[in-house]
Amino acid sequence: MKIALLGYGRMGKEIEQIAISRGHEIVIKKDANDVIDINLADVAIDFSVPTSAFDNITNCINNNVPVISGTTGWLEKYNEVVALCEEKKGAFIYASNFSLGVNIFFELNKQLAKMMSHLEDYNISMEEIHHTKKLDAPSGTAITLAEGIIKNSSKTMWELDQKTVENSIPIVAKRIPDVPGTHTVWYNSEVDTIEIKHTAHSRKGFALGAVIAAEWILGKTGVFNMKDVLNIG
Ligand SMILES: NC(=O)c1ccc[n+]([C@@H]2O[C@H](COP(=O)([O-])OP(=O)(O)OC[C@H]3O[C@@H](n4cnc5c(N)ncnc54)[C@H](O)[C@@H]3O)[C@@H](O)[C@H]2O)c1
Ligand SMILES: O=C(O)C1=N[C@H](C(=O)O)CCC1
Repeated sequence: MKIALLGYGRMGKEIEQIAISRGHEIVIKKDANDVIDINLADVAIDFSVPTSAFDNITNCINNNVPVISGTTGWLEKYNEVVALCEEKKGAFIYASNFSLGVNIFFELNKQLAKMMSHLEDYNISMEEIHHTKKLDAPSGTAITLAEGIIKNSSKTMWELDQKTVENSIPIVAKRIPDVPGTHTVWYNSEVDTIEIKHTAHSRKGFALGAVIAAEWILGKTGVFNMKDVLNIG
């Protein structure tokens, strides 16, 4: 497969290594203001910055190149991308986290939220820890976890670093040098605590999931997610 990397930072470089080890060719490495011809690629993988993801993704869809995006912090425009993809009969996958382990963790989190939803003695809270270069907070993964809980409980919203609303889920975002990504969900009562936690040991899991998604989407039309790719949930 000929792959365009839209964003050649920490993740772009990690994806390059895994893609080459799986027999693919990197034909475009786009950073910042580089001008590219996206038609050189069979598939594009966008891990860029929140302000550029929308333009990168729509350029692919407008040129009929399937696109995988892992960039976080741009989702206010997600529905616009979905509408464009449907109109152009394109192919698109966004995931806040491409690692297999986190996608299993997402399902576990929803199941636990369902089971806890009638137990009023437990207070829910979340924490995400990432490296100090991360631009957005809370992480996309933390938002997906919170949305999974909201769909399966009486919680109605999440709040960053505070709890001002009774029915909200507070998310604490910590920034510590070199941490690839750690997410914890707690249910705390007077008598005990239930904790589920995912710790990424490196960026390899995110990169492998993105390459697997790129291999999977080739020849398909539509808007998909990692549950479709991994056939879970
Ligand atoms: N979904 C996941 O599994 C997952 C995993 C890790 C990181 N991320 C997200 O991926 C994104 C990138 O993470 P990173 O750690 O590689 O960041 P990074 O800062 O190391 O890399 C981003 C790169 O994008 C480049 N860039 C800026 N403008 C661009 C443009 N218009 N087109 C293309 N590239 C442009 C920057 O120059 C930089 O090299 C972030 O949003 C992060 O939250 C998602
Ligand atoms: O390093 C990052 O930035 C990460 N971003 C994603 C998020 O916001 O959830 C996934 C984990 C790493």
